[in-house]
Amino acid sequence: MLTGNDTLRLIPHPKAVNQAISTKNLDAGSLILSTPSIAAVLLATQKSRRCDACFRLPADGTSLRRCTGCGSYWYCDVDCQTKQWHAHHKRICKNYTKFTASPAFQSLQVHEKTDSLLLSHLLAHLSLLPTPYAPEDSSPLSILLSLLPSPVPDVSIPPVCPISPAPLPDLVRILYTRFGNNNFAIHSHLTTIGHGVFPLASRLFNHSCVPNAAARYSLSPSHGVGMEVVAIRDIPSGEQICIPYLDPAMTQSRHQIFELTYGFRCDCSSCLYIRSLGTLPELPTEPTELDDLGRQLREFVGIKDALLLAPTLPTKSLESTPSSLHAVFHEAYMSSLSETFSRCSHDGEYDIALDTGITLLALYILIYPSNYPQIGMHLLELAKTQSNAGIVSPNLSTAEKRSRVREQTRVYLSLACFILQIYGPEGDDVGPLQEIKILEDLLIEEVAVDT
Ligand SMILES: C[S@@+](CC[C@H](N)C(=O)[O-])C[C@H]1O[C@@H](n2cnc3c(N)ncnc32)[C@H](O)[C@@H]1O
Repeated sequence: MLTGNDTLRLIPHPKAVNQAISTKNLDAGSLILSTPSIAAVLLATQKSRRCDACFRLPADGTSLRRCTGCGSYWYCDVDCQTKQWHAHHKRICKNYTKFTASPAFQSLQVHEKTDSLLLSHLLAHLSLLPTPYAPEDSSPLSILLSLLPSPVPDVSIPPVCPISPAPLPDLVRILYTRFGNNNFAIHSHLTTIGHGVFPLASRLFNHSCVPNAAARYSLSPSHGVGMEVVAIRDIPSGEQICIPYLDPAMTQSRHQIFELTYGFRCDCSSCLYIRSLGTLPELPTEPTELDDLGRQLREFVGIKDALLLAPTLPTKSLESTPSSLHAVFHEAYMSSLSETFSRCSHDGEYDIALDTGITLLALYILIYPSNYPQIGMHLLELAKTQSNAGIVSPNLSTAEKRSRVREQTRVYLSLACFILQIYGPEGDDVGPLQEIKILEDLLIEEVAVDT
């Protein structure tokens, strides 16, 4: 069976060839699919910081071992190195340094270099099959060849590392034309660290800007880089399972990217609604008017005070947004809130940070589907900011005031924990769920000191 599990069924889709349908009721947090990458590459910024095979950071007190052949690949240990050697590196090692120093490679843009190396890994892997470049029927590699190609008719193919036996140029083209609209950004704690090819996930999951599932990544010394697709809300039997190809917060730019890079028009409820608004009203430029917009947004979403948020976050349908708030759908509005929140949290301007952070939370609740992992990460940041604000505030002279700050922090933490537990652990070992535990323990210690 194509999916390898009994949770999904593949049926025709009117526009996207196939769609994956759930075969049973799935609870939020259910694992829908676990699938290994057939090729993956670290971003240049992560090179030599992480293992090239499993993408993990070195354990505390250890360092990565470097390939003595090319000097450009790093591994946790002999196991990771041996696996990578047999997966593709033995076909690349000898030529890698010369290739990456060549003018053809050096003249590429950063993202093209990533594609060039990922394509080289994939071709090297194919060259090592029992019959080179001839994958077995229904293997992940053959699924890859049958995926929908890029909508761009004459994609320019990046140069690839010389491999012997050499692939036919046609095969290189067929593979590369599957990259743009099928490959995935691999992340750890929601931060991109590499790119990978996961043909089964590409075959199964279409896109929605209000997805019912999301991809997370597992980095394992024994299994390398894997993708896990999890339900982010309860999914009834028979519903299509969709993941986001782009951040749903890209309210304006996503339409063009879908058209140009993926070759489709997204008709999810969010896109239909945002398109129906036409040209958005201008964002105010005066700080007082912007503050007013934020206040109105918080009121509309139902967030006035952190303490009133518990035990669950409010939900608000995008379609019920009054026209006086349509300007909040400018991407620039979310970027500016995020930037102010991060800067003021970092610089210790906690009043502004918390005020902006709550407005940003209201915007996230409006734009993202319930339990979207980015909402959980933001709640954790709000908890840290609230806790830091409590530590330095000169007004917290009384136990009562300190207790209120702790209570607010606790509310953010419990909401963050609820959402991030649904998404589950991702990437590197010590992540947001561990941070939540540490902060909760600190709050318990503070209570003990105060009483
Ligand atoms: C990763 S593939 C999805 C796999 C596809 N269902 C299949 O059976 O091969 C991505 C391509 O599927 C199509 N697609 C995905 N989501 C879509 C959607 N919501 N509406 C229309 N087409 C979609 C687009 O052509 C896109 O380039």
